[in-house]
Amino acid sequence: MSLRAKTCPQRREMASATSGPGRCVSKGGLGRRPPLARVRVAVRLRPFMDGETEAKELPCVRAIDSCSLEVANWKKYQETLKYQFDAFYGEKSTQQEVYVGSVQPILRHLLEGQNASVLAYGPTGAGKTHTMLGSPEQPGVIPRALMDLLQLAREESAEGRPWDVSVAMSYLEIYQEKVLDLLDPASGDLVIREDCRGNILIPGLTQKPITSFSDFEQHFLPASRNRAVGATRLNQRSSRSHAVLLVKVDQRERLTPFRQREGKLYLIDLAGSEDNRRTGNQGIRLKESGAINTSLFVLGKVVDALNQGLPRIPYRDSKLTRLLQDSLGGSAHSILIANIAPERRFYQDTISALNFTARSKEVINRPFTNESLQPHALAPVKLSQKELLGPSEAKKAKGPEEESTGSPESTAAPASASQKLSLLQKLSNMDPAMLENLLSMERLLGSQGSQGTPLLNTPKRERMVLIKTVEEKNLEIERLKMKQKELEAKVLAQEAPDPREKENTPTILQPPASYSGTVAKPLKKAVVMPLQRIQKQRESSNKIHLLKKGPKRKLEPSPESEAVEKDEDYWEVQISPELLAHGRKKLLDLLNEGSARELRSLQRIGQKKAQLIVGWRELHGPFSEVEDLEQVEGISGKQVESFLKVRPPLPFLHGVPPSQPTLGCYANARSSSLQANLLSLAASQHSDPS
Ligand SMILES: Nc1ncnc2c1ncn2[C@@H]1O[C@H](COP(=O)(O)OP(=O)(O)OP(=O)(O)O)[C@@H](O)[C@H]1O
Repeated sequence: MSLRAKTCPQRREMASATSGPGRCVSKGGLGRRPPLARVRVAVRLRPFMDGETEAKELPCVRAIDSCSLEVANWKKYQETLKYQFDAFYGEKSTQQEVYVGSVQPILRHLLEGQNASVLAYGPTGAGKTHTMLGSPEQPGVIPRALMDLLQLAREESAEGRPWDVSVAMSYLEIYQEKVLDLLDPASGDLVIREDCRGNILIPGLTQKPITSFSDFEQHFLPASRNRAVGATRLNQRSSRSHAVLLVKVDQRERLTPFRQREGKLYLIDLAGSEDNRRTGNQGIRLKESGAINTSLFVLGKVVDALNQGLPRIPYRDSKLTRLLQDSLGGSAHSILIANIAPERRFYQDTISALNFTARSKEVINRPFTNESLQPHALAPVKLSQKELLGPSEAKKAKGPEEESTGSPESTAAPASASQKLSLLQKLSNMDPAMLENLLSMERLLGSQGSQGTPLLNTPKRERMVLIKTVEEKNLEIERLKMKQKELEAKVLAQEAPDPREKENTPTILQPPASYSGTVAKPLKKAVVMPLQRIQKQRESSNKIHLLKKGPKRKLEPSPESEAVEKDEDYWEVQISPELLAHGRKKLLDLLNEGSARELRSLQRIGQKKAQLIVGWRELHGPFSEVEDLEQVEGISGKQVESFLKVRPPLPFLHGVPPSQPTLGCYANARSSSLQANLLSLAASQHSDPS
């Protein structure tokens, strides 16, 4: 028997429509909630199966339009029961119409790494197997979908395309609450499990890779013969089990960031609900029927629980519903095709199938993209035997020929085997955070379209060179850090006061030896520059005198070069009038001649005020004294006062950067910003070699 579909004109359009760059990619597990997707429902009415009945009775179902139908209400003859679905396929509908209208559109989601399910539901003998499988003349959903998927996979995998797509199939049946592998009937009852992301798995289920439709037929046809089928009064070849064909579409990205996606397609031909008064079932058939009806009853309960938003959905109450957990209220794009029959004797079954289908259309799924990084991008590097051996052993292990010629790898990569080993071990032992960073970089590079050498999944030699470079950079950083520490220590040592000087000139850096107190934070490097400037100033001029004033918290460098803070007498700056006058003159010069930028070096003068000063100067000519600042438009008397009276903080005690006028720290409560400015100017003049 061949299942080959004759033609499928829409296939080309669908293939190209799904292979474009605008493919939707929703991310699963990244915090964003996947969009909702309602379970789609379609109803298919099969024709009368024999002319005799057709001649005798009218069909109990009638189409209203392509989405609605009505059923005679036999309780009230004047009334009909109306139903609306996503699609209604009448008795004249073809396999092609059903497939193209309801199944083909969801196939594209598989190439987005999402799951999809097609379920044929309905009473026994209503046409489920015909819809799903069909016949060689009228192939159904399964052969058509497989043909299209394989075609899509081929197109997506074509050279130059970013993804490599592979397809594999599994085939199972649920017979009397047992999960049986139709590709390996000897394997017995299999267990259904759920992974951490809620995906349903069947460990041990045979999976056959398929690259062509004949591959599929080769596995599928003999497996179908393993399926439990039996004759009942209503169907000569009645399915006694639920048959599930699982098609996995696996995609692997060829370039960075080497993602992989997995989409699963469930094609399910459910066993039909059976009224055993009509089927005439006895013995084993009755038992089968009991199991079928029970699982379909649980299926109804699952749908009801989902519709009512109940906290517990009874998926686990049957193997069927456990398997369908993905498809109903789960992560799949699902389509339910209810098959119904026109004969009166099916009336009750038709009504209950339609009611179940109507309830199912309220079920909401949340399909998401099953995407992860390929294992080889994450897995620890496996070492070859040669790499595991030391250099001498590796040499011994080499054949004489190989030794003399050398492999291309050995000539191109001069690193020794032991070096390789340590580098490779580094990668396998890499800190997960570091690995994650590398992978993020990969993703970033990938998202920016970089085609450059990937960090991971490069050929081994390149990878080792990359790792080595990273290691060398890290070592370099460590070396620089050490050097910086040494330099800082040297600078601090240079600044340690000369003992001779200590006797003559007390300074804040060198308070009386009797000072002791609590340990404060060590001086930060930011204070180095201003202190140097002060020392120079002190050496070159004796115009600043420190006077003992009163108790004050002070810092003292301890022998362990830690600053010691203590309440003690403090020292106040007394500036010689000569230096003050000099500074005042310099400040005035700056106010009169300095650019806005230079003016901003003064305390309390920002960009805006500096510009106002320049503007005032251009309008009124030079300032005659510093206090004239008050006349500058926009600078209030209060601001000038605060400019003159502001008490500078003690910044250097807390590591304020040298750009701050840290000379202000020498001024006491009485000293003003003006003094600070004056000191700063005076100091800069003294420290300036020119
Ligand atoms: N749309 C259709 N056009 C033509 N024949 C059909 C159609 N639907 C079903 N049939 C025929 O009706 C018979 C019963 O159909 P089928 O075996 O598919 O029913 P079923 O729902 O799978 O039954 P069961 O649940 O017992 O397995 C078959 O001979 C099938 O070929």
